[in-house]
Amino acid sequence: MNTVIELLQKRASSPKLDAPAPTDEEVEQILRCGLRAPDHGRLKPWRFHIVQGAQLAELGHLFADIAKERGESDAKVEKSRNMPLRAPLMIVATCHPYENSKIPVTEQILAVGAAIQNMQVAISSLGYSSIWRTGECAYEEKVKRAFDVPEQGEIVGFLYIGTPTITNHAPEVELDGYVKQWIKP
Ligand SMILES: Cc1cc2nc3c(=O)[nH]c(=O)nc-3n(C[C@H](O)[C@H](O)[C@H](O)COP(=O)(O)O)c2cc1C
Repeated sequence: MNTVIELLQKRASSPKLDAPAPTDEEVEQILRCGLRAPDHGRLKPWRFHIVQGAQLAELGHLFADIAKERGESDAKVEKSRNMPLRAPLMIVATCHPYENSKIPVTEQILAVGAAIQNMQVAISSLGYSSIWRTGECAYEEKVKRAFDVPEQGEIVGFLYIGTPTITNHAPEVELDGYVKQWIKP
């Protein structure tokens, strides 16, 4: 098995991430891997926002304000506030779709998803880990606006990045039930 195949089959998400985060040089390499994702029409519908340091807490305040406005319990408000603090670095990947293109918006969102996956693999290859999250906040207008997402755009993922506090092992990959030879009906 070559190292790329092994890495892809062993990659696992890590919900709990701590410092150290990738260095600025490593973040640049990670982003370059994201930008080589397949992209129909080479439209580059993606935008990546790096959130770190004090800005993680600022994002937490925004999440908490939204939870408050929704009338959530104090516990849920505090949980929302702490969400961005689950990792020392976040890359927020958004889709700015070209609506007058013949490439469907769904395909443009898929391209951003492929970019996230490329970054996750790059992150693992550098010895760090990550988790791709969305959650209610990803669909909130206020959060979308905070990341300059246009009306028809989407937050495709909050990619939390850092060093895993516990090693997560990938489950055994099972092909049975998911793969078969197609035969024309
Ligand atoms: C579009 C998308 C959104 C996701 N949102 C969340 C989320 O909000 N919270 C979460 O715990 N996992 C979320 N996940 C799943 C995790 O990223 C991860 O894949 C899952 O925990 C399984 O772990 P694994 O990648 O190690 O198999 C999301 C995955 C995708 C593709």
